[in-house]
Amino acid sequence: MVRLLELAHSKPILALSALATHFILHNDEWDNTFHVFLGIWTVVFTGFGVAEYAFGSQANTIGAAVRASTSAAAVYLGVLITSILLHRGFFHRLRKIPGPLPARFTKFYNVFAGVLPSFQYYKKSEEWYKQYKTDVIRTGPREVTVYCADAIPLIHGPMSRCRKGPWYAGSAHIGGASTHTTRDKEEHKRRRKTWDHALNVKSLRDYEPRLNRHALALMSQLKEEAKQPSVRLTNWVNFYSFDVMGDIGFSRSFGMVERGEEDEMIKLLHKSMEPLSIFGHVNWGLNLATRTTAGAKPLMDHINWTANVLKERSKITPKEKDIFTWLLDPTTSEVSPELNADSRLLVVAGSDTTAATLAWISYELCKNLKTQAKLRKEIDAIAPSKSHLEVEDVANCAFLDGVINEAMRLHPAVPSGVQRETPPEGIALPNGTYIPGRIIVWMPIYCLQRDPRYFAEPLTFMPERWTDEKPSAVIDKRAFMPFSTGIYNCVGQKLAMMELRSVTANLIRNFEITFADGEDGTEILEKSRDCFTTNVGKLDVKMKPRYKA
Ligand code: HEM
Repeated sequence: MVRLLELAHSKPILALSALATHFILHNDEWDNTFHVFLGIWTVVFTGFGVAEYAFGSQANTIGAAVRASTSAAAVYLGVLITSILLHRGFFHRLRKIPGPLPARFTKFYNVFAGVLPSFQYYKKSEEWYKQYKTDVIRTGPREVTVYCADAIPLIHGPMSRCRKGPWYAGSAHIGGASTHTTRDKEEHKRRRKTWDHALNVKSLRDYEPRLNRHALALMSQLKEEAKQPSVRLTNWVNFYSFDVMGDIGFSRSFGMVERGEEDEMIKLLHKSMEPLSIFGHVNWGLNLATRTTAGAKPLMDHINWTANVLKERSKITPKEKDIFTWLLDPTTSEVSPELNADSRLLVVAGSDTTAATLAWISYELCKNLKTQAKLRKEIDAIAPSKSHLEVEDVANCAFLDGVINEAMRLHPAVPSGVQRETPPEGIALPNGTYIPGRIIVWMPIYCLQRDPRYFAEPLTFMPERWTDEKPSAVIDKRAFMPFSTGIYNCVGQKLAMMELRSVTANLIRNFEITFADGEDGTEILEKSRDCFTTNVGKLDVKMKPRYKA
């Protein structure tokens, strides 16, 4: 034992152990097992201190034993960290790919330089693209950001060999993996099939009457609200999208539109998503944080809330089919952890995204009053005798779809894109760049959709580019991917389009909307937060009724 302790005092031995640790682990992914290393190091160095106190010759007081173990830990971790940084900086397989220097050492740089203080990381991605003028930028120790549409089939397309990155599994230890967060392709395929059934054309037809009821309820509340000089539209579209999700997802009435006030549950959802804005960049940090009581609390509260909603849903047989009619196993009353995770997925994926998009559509229509008038003309021509337009009535209005697409192009609800990891053999992009295997790849949707190579006059709100009027303004349609693309694309996109069409059409039919006094859209532009999905800043509008009171 004494001999062993002497070895542990030897700085060269400690340094060699650190180098060996780095050598063994450097090609592995340890983002979601970092806590195991922390545990092992704590046990080893604490054990060393205790053994030193009990058997060693150099430390016979507690203070001396603590000093001995701390100094051994400092040498070991110091060498380990130095070795990691040297490797990342100068020897890594990505060393030839240009990008901000600090980002190759640590993703904390991206948090401080890109996320904080505005929480709009996609703008930093855009800035880097302008600065480096190249399609592949190294934005992390083992991460690249790719800006060209040619790479989409390889990274996101149906035949892509990339898989989801470690970000997805960051908090799976709390509530289990959802269909969205599982990284296992086979498991995803199996679970996705049920979702496909729940949201296919036939099922959507079953949900239509409820969509109509919710849009109608929203319009009647807005008619009351329109008497005020200023209406916080962002709140109302949030209430609407949550109510729809509660009803179509779980046959449950959240009643937010009726009450006209934000439910605690919306706050809870946003709180549970906030850590993603920062920890989306430091995957191991997300995993560690959610292993602490304080870090896990908002997520845990939201998981428990959605699990309860599902538990109650599982006890009833709703009169009208809902999404969980398809997802729940009819042979058992037990709700599996998988399904609990999917219940949270439904709430997160289905509500904030739609609400944010409705808010951005309204923002663009307030900013572009001529487009608003043109849209109104188109909408007025549809079923003029009806006071409320139903989903079916607005299913084929090209200009309406143009407005929606254009708002999603300029303001995608998942602006920074989604994380993928290259297959072990890597991928070779059409431009000749080779991205090695097991590298994290992001394609910022916000940047692709504002790229002049793919959209003429990219910063102009031009719904006509999506209609017969100006199709040449869409140069490469592949770059338009607000719902992502490939096997992991948005399963709810048809439902989302039905909601967006129905609310936008009725809003424009019933009201002329303009920015409220003192509002110019700055808040929504500057205060929207990218927390994977967007938590939009406020938008206040003036609503001039077009109907007879
Ligand atoms: C404008 C509205 C919406 C937008 C922009 C949007 C966008 C997206 C995006 C970009 C993804 C890919 C996420 C990833 O790869 O990590 C996704 C996935 C998903 N979305 Fe949507 N979404 C919207 C509305 C909805 C709605 C209404 C539902 C309701 C059911 C929904 C359900 C889902 C689900 C379940 C997934 C996971 C699919 C999978 O992993 O197989 N989304 N969505």
